[in-house]
Amino acid sequence: VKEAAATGSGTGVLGGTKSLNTYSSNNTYYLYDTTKNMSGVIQTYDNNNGGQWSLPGDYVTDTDNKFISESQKAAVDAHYYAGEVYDYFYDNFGRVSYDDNGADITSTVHYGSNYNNAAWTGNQMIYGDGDGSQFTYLSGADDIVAHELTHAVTDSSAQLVYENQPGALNESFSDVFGYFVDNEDWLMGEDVYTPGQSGDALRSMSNPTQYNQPAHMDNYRDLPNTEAGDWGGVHINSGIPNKAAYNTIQSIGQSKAEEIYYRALTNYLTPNSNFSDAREALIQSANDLYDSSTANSIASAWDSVGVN
Ligand SMILES: CCCCC[C@H](S)C(=O)N[C@@H](Cc1ccccc1)C(=O)N[C@@H](C)C(=O)O
Ligand SMILES: [Ca+2]
Ligand SMILES: [Ca+2]
Ligand SMILES: [Zn+2]
Repeated sequence: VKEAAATGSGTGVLGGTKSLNTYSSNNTYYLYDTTKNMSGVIQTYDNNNGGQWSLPGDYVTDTDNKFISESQKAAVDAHYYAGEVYDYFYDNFGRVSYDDNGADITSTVHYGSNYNNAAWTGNQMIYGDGDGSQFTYLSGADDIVAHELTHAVTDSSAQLVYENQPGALNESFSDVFGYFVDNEDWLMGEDVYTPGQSGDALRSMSNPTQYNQPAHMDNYRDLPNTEAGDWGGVHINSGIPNKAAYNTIQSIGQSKAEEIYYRALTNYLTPNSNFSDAREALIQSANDLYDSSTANSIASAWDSVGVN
């Protein structure tokens, strides 16, 4: 059997061409990346909008190593951006995959039907196609891929419970690393959100209220801890820690902020940490890594959103 790592190319959701780490076996190419220095691989599957919503679905294959068909676009970006996020955590923090132990990174695209969401299932990433109006293929946004893979990092470290303040922190840390990886804007999901409307996004970290999120504790939304209540508003109240992160990055810069956020997430936060605990953990991390003036900048970033 002839098998080997290969380099292919593909067309992404927004039409750009990307180089892909693929694998060839018996004259078939797979979205299967063995190039990362870890025991695991990065592998991307297609659920073909299967009614059974079974996971992981089918391998994404091609006969000429050029993944350029419409049905392959979502997989091209899921695969490419997963590699980008792996590299981000390895290059910046030396983290070997999301568990720091070389776990496989598995993604499935075309999940469900008209599914306006993406998620980390606890074992893998899943991406809906969107309904074409609220979203197009969600893997087409690097900040969404980073958001989902950061949930895996969180689940392997702080294990923040996905409800109320710990859940809003869980969501916020995923948005913050989505910002660090995307690095172009303070918006979340803009690349695939409302394809028929330019300039908008699902969330804004610099101006949460623009998309109906609170930006201060005075406006914390006490929602029920139910699915209908977004588990206590984890996607709504995340506006408060997101705004604190924006304030922090504006005052101390991205490179110090990302080291501090990574240390807080992987060293100090615990399942039931609340906003005030996060403020404390970030201040402690700043003192560990830098100096008191950096720590003071973080303290005031949180004070200004009403968390002390
Ligand atoms: C199983 C359902 C709940 C999973 C929620 C996932 S982790 C999530 O938060 N998904 C992101 C996707 C995203 C990320 C960044 C930018 C745009 C969209 C999310 O925010 N989902 C929103 C739509 C939500 O679930 O309310
Ligand atoms: Ca963005
Ligand atoms: Ca839009
Ligand atoms: Zn999330």
